[in-house]
Amino acid sequence: MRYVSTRGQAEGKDFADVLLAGLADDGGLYMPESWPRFSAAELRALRGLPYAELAARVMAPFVGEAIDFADLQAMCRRAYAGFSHPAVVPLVQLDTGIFALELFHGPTLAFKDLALQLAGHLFEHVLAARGGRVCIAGATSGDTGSAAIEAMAGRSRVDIVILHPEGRTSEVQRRQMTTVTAPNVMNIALKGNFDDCQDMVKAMFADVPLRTAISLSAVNSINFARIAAQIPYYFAAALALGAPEREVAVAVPTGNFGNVLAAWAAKQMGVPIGKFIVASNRNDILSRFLASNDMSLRPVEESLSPSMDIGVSSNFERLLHEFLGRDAQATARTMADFRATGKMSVAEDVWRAIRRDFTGFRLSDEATLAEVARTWREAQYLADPHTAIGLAAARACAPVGLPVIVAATAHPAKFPDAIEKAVGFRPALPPHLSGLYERQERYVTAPNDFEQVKGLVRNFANRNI
Ligand SMILES: Cc1ncc(COP(=O)(O)O)c(C=O)c1O
Ligand SMILES: N[C@@H](CCOP(=O)(O)O)C(=O)O
Repeated sequence: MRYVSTRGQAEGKDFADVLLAGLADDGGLYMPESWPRFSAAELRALRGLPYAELAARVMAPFVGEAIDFADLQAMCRRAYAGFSHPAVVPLVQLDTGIFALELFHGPTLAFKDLALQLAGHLFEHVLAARGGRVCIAGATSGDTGSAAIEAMAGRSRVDIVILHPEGRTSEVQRRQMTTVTAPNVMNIALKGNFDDCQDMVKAMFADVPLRTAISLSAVNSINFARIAAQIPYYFAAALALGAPEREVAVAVPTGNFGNVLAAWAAKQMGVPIGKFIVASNRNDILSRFLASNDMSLRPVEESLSPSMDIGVSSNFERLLHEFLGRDAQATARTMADFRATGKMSVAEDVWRAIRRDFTGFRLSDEATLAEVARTWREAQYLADPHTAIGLAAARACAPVGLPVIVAATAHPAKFPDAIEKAVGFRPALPPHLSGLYERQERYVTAPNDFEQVKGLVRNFANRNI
């Protein structure tokens, strides 16, 4: 499989090169040249497979000849062996037609583990074959950081720098990152919000001398390998509910748009998904766009679902590129205008086409707590605040007759303060994290200033040279 940039000016690459490159040289995002397609018979043949086997088969067309299938299979087995549920991504019915797809049984208790546990093995495999090492830079609003650090800590060919917005993650999320003491890990608490962290990472990629000198790579969902590894769980859930014979809908709590884009990719590959419900907190740029064709930037506000406190949803560029008929020039122009003006609207026919697939939904903090309390009361199920937004979206927007798969993106124990407000008790952390509050933290703080952050990253990456 070859990959092309959404902005059309970067050279095409294979999967291994895309994995290592992260972002395309022209600032665009890599996309597969075409979507692999599974026939109904091929979908049926995936039913009942252990998750690791299903994941390997769904990802195989994206990986192509870059990695042998047997190696991919072995890496999927190793990646998912450590998950605490035998089904890896169990599906739990919570109401008539509403199913939680639990994506939080990995080591850091969030859906990011599904892709990043595998990414750790993929980086190691590709770098061992080619030689050399990379420095990964990542931005987090809480969950990507710990999942990436967990996957990369102690690996010999990788350094990892994670930027989080100071004071804007939950304490559990911060400690999951900052208590890891492996020498190849650096945490930076940035004085800013998630968008500032993400901009900092993109600025590092735009700085060609820096990018080249430290062999910069990415673990955010700007890296297509992340998206590819998030697609299989939508196959698994839809098959469990009767696909390909039965159509389903999905409701996805959304920030950077990677997870819902993975669901949309599953549809392009043949999974019958009739509707994509995009669920936001008060940072509602996506639901505003879907309601009124107005994507205008507003300051990022803090909420009880901090991982979704995101202003610019990077992966929307990928969707835009698709709905613009893969016209890279038009995509590049639209993104440049958005960057310059903070506003985006698309041609009416394009917007209507997007709305045929996607519905937006927004929930306040108060209503999020009410949804956590309701689900606990009615189904004895403790949903974290992000998942609760997805559940409320499913209740409000479910298309008639379609079961809705709600992406349960994090474990409630990551957000004890919000859960206590909703139901009056604090959920316990699983045993492997029970000492988290006693462990020593290690991180540096930095102003929202590119030159200072760049200095920190360069010194860290060059420390052994
Ligand atoms: C718990 C949780 N829910 C939802 C999201 C939003 O996912 P995405 O950024 O893929 O839209 C995130 C962050 O990515 C998250 O950590
Ligand atoms: N919500 C994420 C932010 C980045 O999303 P990603 O999927 O692009 O890595 C987080 O919790 O860190």
